[in-house]
Amino acid sequence: TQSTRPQRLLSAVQKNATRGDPCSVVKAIDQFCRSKEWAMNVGDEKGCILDSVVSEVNPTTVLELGTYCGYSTVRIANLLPPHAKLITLEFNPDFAAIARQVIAWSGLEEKVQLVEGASGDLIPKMKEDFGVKTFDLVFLDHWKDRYLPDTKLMEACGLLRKGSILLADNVICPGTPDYLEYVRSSPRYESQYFKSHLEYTKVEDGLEKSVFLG
Ligand SMILES: Nc1ncnc2c1ncn2[C@@H]1O[C@H](/C=C/CNC(=O)c2cc([N+](=O)[O-])cc(O)c2O)[C@@H](O)[C@H]1O
Ligand SMILES: [Mg+2]
Repeated sequence: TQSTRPQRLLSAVQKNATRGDPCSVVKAIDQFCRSKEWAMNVGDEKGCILDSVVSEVNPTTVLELGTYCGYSTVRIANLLPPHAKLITLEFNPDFAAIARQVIAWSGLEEKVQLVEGASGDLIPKMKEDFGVKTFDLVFLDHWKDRYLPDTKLMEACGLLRKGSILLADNVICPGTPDYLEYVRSSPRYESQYFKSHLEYTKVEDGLEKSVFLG
């Protein structure tokens, strides 16, 4: 049977990256996506912006929406302080299975809790079932039409505190117009656009960083 792109991406990691070395896992995926097959990872250029925001926030609790193959999961987890936790949500079981192996290869399983399911169902369970108070950082990278409803859901569930940071991928390409309008016009957010390029291409894209003001 034909392999899938995530399976081929995982094989490239197992072949080219060193077990327990997160940076080599990130490099192996970027090399695979540049030289073999494009895949919708945040990538190296936007990944550097992600890294700088994670380092600046130095979060204890992080939520990632849309694990896919675990590329940004590994990038974020690699920068977390000891005892910090990253919860990442993925509803496609095949992608989740690949991501678990990518995360395991990087040696960062201790810092990552991958939960299979839809964000709309899981966000309301974060406090009770996952012992979360509030998130210091949320990375949005799932279906683009879910960014706004899930942000409103996180607000409603009391998962954001004064100073919580939302970092959203693809606000230009493929684009998240309703989300962008909301965080840029709402008095409850202070937003900043980081201009970049769509992963592995010259097409414009960027990340929007929004601070929840409470
Ligand atoms: N509600 C939900 N709960 C849990 N998991 C969910 C979810 N909605 C989607 N997902 C998962 O998140 C990933 C989707 C990403 C969409 N990105 C994209 O569509 C995307 C597209 C391009 N592009 O086309 O150039 C570039 C990019 O960087 C992109 O992130 C998939 O793994 C999917 O299974
Ligand atoms: Mg993306």
